[in-house]
Amino acid sequence: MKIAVPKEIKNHEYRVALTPTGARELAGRGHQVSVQASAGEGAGFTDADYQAAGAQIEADVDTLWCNAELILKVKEPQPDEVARLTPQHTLFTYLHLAAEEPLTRGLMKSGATCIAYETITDARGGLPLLAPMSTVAGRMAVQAGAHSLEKAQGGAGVLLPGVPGVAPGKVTVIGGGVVGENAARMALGLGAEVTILDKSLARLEVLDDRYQGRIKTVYSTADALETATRESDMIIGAVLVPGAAAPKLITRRMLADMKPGSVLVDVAIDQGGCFETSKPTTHAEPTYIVDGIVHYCVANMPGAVARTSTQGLTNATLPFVLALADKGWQQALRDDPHFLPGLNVHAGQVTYQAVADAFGLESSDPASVVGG
Ligand SMILES: NC(=O)C1=CN([C@@H]2O[C@H](COP(=O)(O)OP(=O)(O)OC[C@H]3O[C@@H](n4cnc5c(N)ncnc54)[C@H](O)[C@@H]3O)[C@@H](O)[C@H]2O)C=CC1
Ligand SMILES: CC(=O)C(=O)O
Ligand SMILES: [Mg+2]
Repeated sequence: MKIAVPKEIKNHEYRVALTPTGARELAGRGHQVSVQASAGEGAGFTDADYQAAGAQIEADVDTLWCNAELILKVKEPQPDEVARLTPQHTLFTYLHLAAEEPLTRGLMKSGATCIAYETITDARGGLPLLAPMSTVAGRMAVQAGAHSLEKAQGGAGVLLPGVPGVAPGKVTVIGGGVVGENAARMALGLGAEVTILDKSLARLEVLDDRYQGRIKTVYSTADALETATRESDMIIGAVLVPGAAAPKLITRRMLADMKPGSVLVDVAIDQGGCFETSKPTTHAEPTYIVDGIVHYCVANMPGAVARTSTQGLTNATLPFVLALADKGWQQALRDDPHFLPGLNVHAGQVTYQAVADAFGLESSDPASVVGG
């Protein structure tokens, strides 16, 4: 199969979808791998590394896309990339479509087959291609929030661990999944007072057992959210309803109850965000202030630690990439019921129910699309 790896073009996105190690696996199975010149540079991989692994380097982006059957990316396609997609292409990347109607319609119009990392499942009910980047983003969320609490960033001037004689800061994490647990662990490690809210009692049980009271667990209700807004120095939004737009859990009205200079870190921004006042930001300008509250809403947080993130992401994606390359997308999805929900768009049709619901579109059943 002809496989292309473009250089990512989203603001400050330095990850790459395939490492030289992955290129070697693909080339060794007889696939033709083309990597855009300097695509791996931000993650520490040179063109020569890819060539040594059996890939060819393509300097011309038009040629790269025109010759490809399978396109491997990290971030959702940007408008210039959507314009390059045709029915010949299978695109494998993060998509987060429920947060972005123009992108959804653009992919439908392209006729391409679009498979999302974030809706692939596993036998334990997890999201194995989201989890490594959720781990990174959860761990970064506390770093980003702690920096935002500094006065120079518009924050309240609170040091999360406090000092002897001064109480630590309070961090509330909404959503105790992969992002939430990793954020809570970092906040705990820094010495903050940490609370996790979740709608899933089963998940709260796991967290309670794991942290033995060092992290408080609270069932998420309107009351609990109001208490969190009144008391917290930092709130981290980490909820997910897979494939769907995030619920808005903190409204603009509730910001008035927060302490001035408190910080909201909306990690769920890639699914539209879980705070009413959230809008996507970039690493170039990560924060903004609404009603005295600092908002950090970067939609590609792991891009900032591209070396670690690229390795973590590609460890998880490579087996799926190999299946797509070896079998073609239809057979690969037919053979694996956990890969099948990755299919979001094919030949103009949305094939993921929550995305179709977000925009009032008809959805096609992915199982009938792949046949069998
Ligand atoms: N901004 C960024 O750079 C990145 C963002 N993310 C995003 O972070 C979000 C969280 O991802 P994961 O932790 O992997 O998901 P997850 O599925 O592991 O955890 C989500 C948790 O939210 C809980 N939840 C759902 N609705 C809730 C509600 N109304 N109230 C309280 N809890 C609720 C669920 O019970 C679950 O425990 C996703 O939107 C993901 O795409 C992930 C990586 C990078
Ligand atoms: C999950 C995601 O959107 C990211 O890693 O950028
Ligand atoms: Mg994202």
